Amino acid sequence: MRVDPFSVPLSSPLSTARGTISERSGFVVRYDHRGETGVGEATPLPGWTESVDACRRGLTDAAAVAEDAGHTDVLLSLDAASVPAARHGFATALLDADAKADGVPLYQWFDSERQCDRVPVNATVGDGSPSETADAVEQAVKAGYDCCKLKVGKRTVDKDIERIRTVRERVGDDVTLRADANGAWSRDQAEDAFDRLAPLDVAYVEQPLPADDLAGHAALRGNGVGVALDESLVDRRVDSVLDADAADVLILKPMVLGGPGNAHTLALRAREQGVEPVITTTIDAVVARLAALHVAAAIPDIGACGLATGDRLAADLATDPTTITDGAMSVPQTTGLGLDPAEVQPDA
Ligand SMILES: O=C(O)CCC(=O)c1ccccc1C(=O)O
Ligand SMILES: [Mg+2]
Repeated sequence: MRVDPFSVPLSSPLSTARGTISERSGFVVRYDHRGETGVGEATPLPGWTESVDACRRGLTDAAAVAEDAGHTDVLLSLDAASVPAARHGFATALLDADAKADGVPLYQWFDSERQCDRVPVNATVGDGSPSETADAVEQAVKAGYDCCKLKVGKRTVDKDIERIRTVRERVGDDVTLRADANGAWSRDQAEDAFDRLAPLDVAYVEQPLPADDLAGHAALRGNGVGVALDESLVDRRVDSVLDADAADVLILKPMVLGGPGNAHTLALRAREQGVEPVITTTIDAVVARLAALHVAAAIPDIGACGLATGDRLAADLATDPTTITDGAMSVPQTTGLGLDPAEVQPDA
């Protein structure tokens, strides 16, 4: 197992109710398995995952385990609850090698019956003034997106409603709009916002309330605007969220959930219980974006996912093999993730 650090600034920082993401640091993980070198990425996002230091320690410990034990022991040494990003890094490298050894793209390793060439994606638009927000959405629509997710909750509810009304008037009724409050609203604010978002035909709001307020989220459901939970899945078992009937949609971030395999399993479990899964990145480099893309590609009839985040990075670990056209991302059909490990360069 080899672990190499990397750091990339964002050319387009993402402004949210919980601060601005302006740089991403993490580790590239390589692991030799079944005659193949698999590559993975651990890119922790403090608040969502362990810290960069804890991630480094997790991977260092895992590398020591790998010295004289097999991959099962390494996986067992990486706890999804305490070091999810580190576990994601190793688990992705292992899956990449497995899928390569089996001669299939990773999504077919999850489901050998599936053929999936494209996954629908949403454009992600950060906080900004009403006109800045409408400009960004208009630009995305011109680029072919038909689904946009807008960050809200950094301004007053009045201002956010004005932003979304401005967007709706600018781009018309055919564009699906989502919002993401990142837990910023009180129950009263959320109730007010949901009443005013319904006539603007907003499909769902991600995490309107703080992560712990499952009962509050359950009570918001049913006015036509869906409730999606994201932060509520950090530090909480997905089963407990499903049992609380608190969500129409679950936002599943492989980096937060301890790897692509965990995200895939939880997506299918959500589906079984009538809750729609949406797979998203944590604004990652290309290795982790591809891992998330393959998870989404493995799920039949998946809706638009939050995977279109690559163009925010000022540099990347390798050339991104995907293209986004007409609001959908192409899925590599070569083996594994679809990257040549020799072309993944942490220093690039
Ligand atoms: O879902 C998307 O469109 C992109 C991903 C995204 O918004 C995000 C990225 C990093 C951290 C948190 C979030 C979030 O969904 O709240
Ligand atoms: Mg979110």
